[in-house]
Amino acid sequence: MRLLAVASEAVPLVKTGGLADVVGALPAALAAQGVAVTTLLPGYPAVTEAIGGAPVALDLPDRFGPARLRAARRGAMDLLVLEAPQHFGRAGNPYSAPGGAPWEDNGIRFAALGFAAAEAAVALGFDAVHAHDWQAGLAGAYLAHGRRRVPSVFTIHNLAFQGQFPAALFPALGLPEDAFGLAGLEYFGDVGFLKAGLWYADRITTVSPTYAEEIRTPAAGMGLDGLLRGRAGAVSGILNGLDTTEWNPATDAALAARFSAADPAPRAANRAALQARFGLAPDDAAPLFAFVGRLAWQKGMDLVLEAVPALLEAGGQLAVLGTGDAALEAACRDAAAAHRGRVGAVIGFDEGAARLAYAGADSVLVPSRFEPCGLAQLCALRYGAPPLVARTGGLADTVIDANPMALAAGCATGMQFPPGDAAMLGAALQRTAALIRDRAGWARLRANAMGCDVSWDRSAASYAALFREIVAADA
Ligand SMILES: Nc1ncnc2c1ncn2[C@@H]1O[C@H](COP(=O)(O)OP(=O)(O)O[C@H]2O[C@H](CO)[C@@H](O)[C@H](O)[C@H]2O)[C@@H](O)[C@H]1O
Repeated sequence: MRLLAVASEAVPLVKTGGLADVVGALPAALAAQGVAVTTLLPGYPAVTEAIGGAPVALDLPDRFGPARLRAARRGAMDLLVLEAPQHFGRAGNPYSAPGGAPWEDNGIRFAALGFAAAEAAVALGFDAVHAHDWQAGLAGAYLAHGRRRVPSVFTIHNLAFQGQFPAALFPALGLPEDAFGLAGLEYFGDVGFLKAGLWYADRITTVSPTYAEEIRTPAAGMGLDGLLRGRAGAVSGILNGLDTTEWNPATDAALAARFSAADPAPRAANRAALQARFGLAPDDAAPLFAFVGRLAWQKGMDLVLEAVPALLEAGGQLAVLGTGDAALEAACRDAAAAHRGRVGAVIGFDEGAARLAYAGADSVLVPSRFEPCGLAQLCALRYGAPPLVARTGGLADTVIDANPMALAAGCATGMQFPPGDAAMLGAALQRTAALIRDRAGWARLRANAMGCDVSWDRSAASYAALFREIVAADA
């Protein structure tokens, strides 16, 4: 089966978050299941430079200005790159200008991506399309109103990012007038890219079973729960995995020392390197916590800052790596200044520092208010830092809390606390610090964490089965 994946980012070419990890890892995982994936990406400068003068696979109709698709191969990934310099040939990140403000023409830019996906799927004879997040949301709309039916799956990585644009955008999209309605792109009077993705796809997936249930409730549905309940039969949750070759503490060149479940001792060198990198005191005994993630309301870093007194009372240290909300960035810097040697903050996006955090911390904090799946906790399990997570979404599905029964049964892999509650996070930090100080008990927890299967194997089989189902239903 030939599948066209379409997304706005993918490792190793362009990454702002977990979407890129998933889109980058799925092709190799699906190849093992007999699904040949080609990934369509926008031609940002980093992408077009990486593929150089690759051959042109398709000249596109001029709907959004001159555009063509170049075909290239990068590692295990077959690529189609949308070369449209007027939309993508700019400095900054995929979604925003260097100052951080979203590009004003994001609606047109990502409409062009969806349009290119539909054109490519038909012209190049793909069996199915896999669209990721709102940026790929119009692929299904262009397919539905196009020349040939191609079945599609839409995957929600984060319901919070909806791609909502003024209704004035609609005429520029070149879709039939009746597509602007409840049965189409219309979303609270605006144009909704995510809404369109959910409306037109044959199947909707999200990245964990628990999040698949949560998004069908008003509390977590972010305005789309009604639509998702209406399409409940088409919605399922497939857990994310990690590329376990890319994320392997036994071979990771970014670490100060490599280690494995069988030989975790070299972790101590990573701990020392992490403390040095984040300006923490070289203390061998302090329970060392790390946070890696976007500094956004979703991720709950504000809760950690509230819980700092509890963490310090337990004798802990905290390393924070993140970028995002300016007020949160400042608050992290302030906490580091106020508690020199105990709290350290690196503000920025730094892959090497992230890997060091997973490899050197005792425990990685993932205190999200909601979390579709989460990759930080999977990295933490793989790198032997039993994660302390909020009991929500994919975090609830991937971490077994070290409660007395789980400890007695020998199956605990981390700690959980109720989402959004700073006092409970404080209590959980103190419980975790006590567990860390029990060296033999913690070594067992670490071994359990490192023994978890965080690979793509099971989930790739689930995706492959879903793609086969929609292609068969269409035959
Ligand atoms: N400052 C920094 N420096 C270096 N690396 C950093 C970093 N900040 C974050 N990262 C890295 O970016 C990735 C973040 O992935 P997540 O899945 O945790 O969150 P994100 O919210 O971006 O993804 C959304 O999509 C993914 C994929 O489906 C879902 O798992 C998730 O729940 C959903 O919110 C991790 O690989 C992490 O190490």
